[in-house]
Amino acid sequence: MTTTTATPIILPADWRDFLALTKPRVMTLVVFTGLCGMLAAPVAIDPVLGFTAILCIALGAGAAGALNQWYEADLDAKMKRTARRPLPAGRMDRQSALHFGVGLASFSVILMGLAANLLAAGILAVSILFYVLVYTVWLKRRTPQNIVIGGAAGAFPPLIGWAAATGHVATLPLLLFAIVFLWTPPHFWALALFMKSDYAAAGVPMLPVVSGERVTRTQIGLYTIPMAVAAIAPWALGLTGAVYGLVAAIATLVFAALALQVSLRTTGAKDAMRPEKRLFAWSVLYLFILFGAVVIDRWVFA
Ligand code: HEM
Ligand SMILES: CC(C)=CCC/C(C)=C/CC/C(C)=C/COP(=O)(O)OP(=O)(O)O
Repeated sequence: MTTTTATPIILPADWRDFLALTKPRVMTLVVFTGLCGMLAAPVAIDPVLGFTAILCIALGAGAAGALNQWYEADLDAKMKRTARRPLPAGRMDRQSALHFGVGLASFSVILMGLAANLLAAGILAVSILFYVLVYTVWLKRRTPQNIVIGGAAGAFPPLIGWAAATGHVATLPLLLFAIVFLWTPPHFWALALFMKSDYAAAGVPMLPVVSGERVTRTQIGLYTIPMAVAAIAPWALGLTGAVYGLVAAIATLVFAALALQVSLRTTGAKDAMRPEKRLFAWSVLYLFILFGAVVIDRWVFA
């Protein structure tokens, strides 16, 4: 008797699949925070250089997304939200994703070094490596603290933007880093509460899966406190004007109210987790508003 081994058929990938590898929707906010970090710097940056630096952040972040999907195609195949991505859906082979990711990452870092400076290129390289090696390879499958530590990768872009414009780092971009860093746990855990079953099915140790809903809700509330302090700090320290202060205060109050509502609830199973979905949606809008306000404050009201 002969046995046949089924060979998976890989359909030819087209440009849309390569675009999907870069996680374009998430990366819009990554690029926006990088752009705002650059525009917040107290220097006049050459438009061509500025555009190139932002392009490098976009390409670097896209490369990180591709390498993340190259490494965790097995996990993505187990979750409803990610099963249709090019690798788990069989539209691309892993080798192509790896080559695309490594090529794009190298290109973005080298171009950043040539167009802007070594500091910006160095931080870009660190954020790509942090997301791929520290978050994806090391922490994601091991500990529910994965996104707290690994999430730092997504907080680097404002620093990169500022460094590209000025050649150094300063207190304001460090505070912008802190805002995104402290924002990441409430952002992600709000979503993890209503995606819990997906993560449980894939065996990813996200906080609601490992420690339960109660602990996750409390942690969302707790992280919102230092995040709010960091959001107000640029104004309180005189690094931005009153326009930023006012916008940040209002937007942060809304964030805190939604986070408090999520923290105080016992379970959301019956009502399709509406407050959790609201907090997640606001978390995305919140960073756009906050970072937009830094720039408007500097360029329109300074
Ligand atoms: C380790 C940290 C993070 C984790 C685990 C995480 C996870 C997620 C997940 C699972 C989604 C929903 C589905 C998706 O579009 O893939 C999402 C959405 C989103 N995330 Fe995050 N995120 C993190 C950090 C960040 C950072 C740093 C940013 C940008 C500064 C960001 C921006 C967004 C945006 C804009 C969306 C909405 C995308 C859409 O409209 O579909 N995330 N995040
Ligand atoms: C400049 C630069 C390199 C920036 C990196 C940007 C970055 C690290 C963003 C983090 C956001 C993100 C896509 C998290 C999803 O992680 P996941 O892998 O758990 O999500 P998934 O389940 O959708 O794959």
